[in-house]
Amino acid sequence: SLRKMVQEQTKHVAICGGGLVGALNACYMAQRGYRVDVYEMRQDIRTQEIVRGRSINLALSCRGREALKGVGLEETIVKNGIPMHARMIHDRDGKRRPILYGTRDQYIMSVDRRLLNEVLLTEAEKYENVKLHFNHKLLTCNFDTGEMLFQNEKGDQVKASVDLVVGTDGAFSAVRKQMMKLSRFDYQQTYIPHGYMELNIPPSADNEFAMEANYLHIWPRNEFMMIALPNLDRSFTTTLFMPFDIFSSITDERQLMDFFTDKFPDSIPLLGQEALKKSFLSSKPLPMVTVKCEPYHVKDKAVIMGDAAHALVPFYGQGMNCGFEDCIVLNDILDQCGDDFAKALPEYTRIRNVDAKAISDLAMYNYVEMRSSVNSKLFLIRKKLDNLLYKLFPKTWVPLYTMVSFTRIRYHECISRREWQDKVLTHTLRTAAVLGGVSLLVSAHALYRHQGALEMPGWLQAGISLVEGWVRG
Ligand SMILES: Cc1cc2nc3c(=O)[nH]c(=O)nc-3n(C[C@H](O)[C@H](O)[C@H](O)COP(=O)(O)OP(=O)(O)OC[C@H]3O[C@@H](n4cnc5c(N)ncnc54)[C@H](O)[C@@H]3O)c2cc1C
Ligand SMILES: COc1ccc2c(c1)CN(c1nc(C(=O)N(C)c3cc(Cl)c(F)cc3C(=O)O)c(Cl)s1)C2
Repeated sequence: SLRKMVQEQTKHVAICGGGLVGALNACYMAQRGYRVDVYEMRQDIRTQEIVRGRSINLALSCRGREALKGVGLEETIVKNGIPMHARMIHDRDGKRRPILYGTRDQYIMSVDRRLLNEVLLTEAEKYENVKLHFNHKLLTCNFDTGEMLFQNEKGDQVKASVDLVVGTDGAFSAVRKQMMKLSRFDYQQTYIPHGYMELNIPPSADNEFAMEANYLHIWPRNEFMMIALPNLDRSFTTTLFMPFDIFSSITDERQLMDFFTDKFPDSIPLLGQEALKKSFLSSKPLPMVTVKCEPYHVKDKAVIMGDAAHALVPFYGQGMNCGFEDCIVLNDILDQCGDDFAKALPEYTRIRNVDAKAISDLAMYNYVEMRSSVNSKLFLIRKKLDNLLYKLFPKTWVPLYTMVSFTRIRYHECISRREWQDKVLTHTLRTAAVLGGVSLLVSAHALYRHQGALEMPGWLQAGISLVEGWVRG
């Protein structure tokens, strides 16, 4: 029949992992007219009460918004988020200073992870060519036949076979695990010595935000850091980042209160002393892993995206934004290749791998920088210098975080442009220093001559002869 014929022609894809990236990608592939089956190992979160142990709000920035726009969801998500126009830096004596992200229209959004996932799943389900299968955990998949083996909630094994397996099953991806068995598949993962723990700053007594609402609150303390993003219910989800061995050294209320009084004194009344004790001492810090791998595809049969392909440390707020941008990149390539997977998948690896590695390096660099040098003073100075230069030379001096969070400049280009800026800046500063130094020497020399001084101080002599040598050289 015609229906049978059409079914034969229509690409049939399986999306393993119905998290943020999988649900969004289901919308993209449905838009392309593919038959899409989404297999998610957890239950339908839309029927669930609370999902614990995840960063329950996230910073959505330009790349993620563009991806949502591509399936008509940007307004829906932005409507349910809170704009953050600046960081609010909390220093140890409780002083707070804002640092704008840029101009009025340059802001990032705090969005609720669960709401985002629910909206994406519901949107995907609206397509008649999309079917969601919850409680289906992928066990193995065969990249020659496209056959997959799932385990459902009853423990039974369920088979399916498709034209394309899409692995969006997160940092501990089962699809990637299968790919690791293939030859010439490069893989590396690193757990960092820091863990993170979510705390909560509830609304104040009169049900208002306990701090300024439209800010990304940061308590940078070198080795430790706390970050708070606002929620629609006027609370702040607060994430404490600290080395695991420090977490484990705080075992009772006294140690906890001493630590917070010393490091984050202004946060104690905000978190609530009793609530802080209860949640801190009853929670376990969670690990953070970074994964790099290559290639992202297997022939014309499988591709991995999102954390399954590139798990990042969260110190740039780009993990989800990067995974969402993966969907645009693949969709554009499928346009260019006329949905020919044999061409599109290798092209996806060729384009996306270098960018994912770049943002992975940037996030790790930020982690190292944060951990070593960034306290509130330095953070302020660095960002203010960035913003000043950006005001003076808006075309040439675009701060790195602006390129990453407010443009779709390819991640690896953000790094090369930054390196160029660094060269220009160090050269300019060196020249300015030399010119400044030379003019200082010349004017000092003239001053001494003018006053008829016979012999000049040693440093001036040395400086003059150095300059003469340099000019002659
Ligand atoms: C503390 C913290 C803060 C963060 N902050 C930000 C931020 O501010 N901004 C930002 O952009 N990103 C942030 N991130 C990163 C962001 O959370 C991830 O990048 C994002 O969740 C990745 O989405 P994903 O769909 O690729 O993977 P996941 O969200 O992990 O989804 C994977 C899905 O696959 C399912 N699954 C797993 N295995 C199987 C299997 N075998 N079979 C079937 N289904 C399976 C899982 O149940 C899950 O639903 C943060 C991360 C952390 C840890
Ligand atoms: C929910 O848990 C988390 C955890 C970490 C993050 C987020 C949410 C959101 N994050 C963002 N980071 C940037 C950024 O570009 N940089 C350089 C920053 C990096 C760090 Cl670590 C920081 F603390 C501030 C900035 C800053 O500039 O504000 C954004 Cl822009 S958003 C980090």
